[in-house]
Amino acid sequence: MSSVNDGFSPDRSASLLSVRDLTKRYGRDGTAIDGVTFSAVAGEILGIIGPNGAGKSTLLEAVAGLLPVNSGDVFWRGEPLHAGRRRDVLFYLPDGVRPYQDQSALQVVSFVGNVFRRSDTDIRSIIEALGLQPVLRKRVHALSKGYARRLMLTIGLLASHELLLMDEPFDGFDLRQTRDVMGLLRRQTGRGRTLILSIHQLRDAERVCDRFILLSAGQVRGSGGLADLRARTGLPNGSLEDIFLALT
Ligand SMILES: Nc1ncnc2c1ncn2[C@@H]1O[C@H](COP(=O)(O)OP(=O)(O)OP(=O)(O)O)[C@@H](O)[C@H]1O
Repeated sequence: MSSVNDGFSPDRSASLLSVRDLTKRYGRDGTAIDGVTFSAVAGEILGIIGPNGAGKSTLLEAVAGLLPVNSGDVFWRGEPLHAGRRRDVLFYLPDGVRPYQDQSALQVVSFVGNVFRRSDTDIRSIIEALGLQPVLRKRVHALSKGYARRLMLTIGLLASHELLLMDEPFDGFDLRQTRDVMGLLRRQTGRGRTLILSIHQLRDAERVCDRFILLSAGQVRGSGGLADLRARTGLPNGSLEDIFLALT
């Protein structure tokens, strides 16, 4: 399997964002995330992995400060970071959202680029990297699912935040596009960014993430790099799928 995470070597002591004991209940409907604790290391791609309903989106929204939680804390470089201040340091890209429906893709990209004070050269290179050129004049509501996803990723990459949270960034992409986008995300970490991605496709996660948080029914069932998880489960050649099944 081709991998884009071979060169990973961040400073493991440099915890950028830490989440401690985060719990979110939806009324009487149950607990969506239950005492979730993890850290993201500066410069890594961290995958929040789990099947449908595991709590991935809830966790990202809670970390982004968009969803009130029942309990738990978030720290930035070791200091508590109140929900209202999270947007200063992180940018959250939700799944299934299409903002600015009546604008053209070009108008959206230019607007967002201006908000984040990006140069024309930067904007052009991100457009090219995501292959948005053929649809720049189309209105957002008329974009195919894959191109709408690319537009959203463009918005995320134009943001200047140190930490990007992305909900299912590869949804709607074919094989080749997925590989290209993985390469693009990897290059972001080379520029000092940290990425937390929620991914339900274990094969995708295994190819792009440096470390994993394995989530099932709102609880963390395992965390670490593939080698750590293999050692912990006694599966020296196990895939992420084998490991997930062994731990859940
Ligand atoms: N607004 C809500 N009200 C009540 N329950 C909710 C709400 N949003 C999510 N849930 C429940 O919380 C749990 C976690 O949902 P969440 O969307 O976070 O999972 P997920 O891992 O992102 O799933 P998927 O991969 O299907 O997007 C599920 O049981 C879901 O039904």
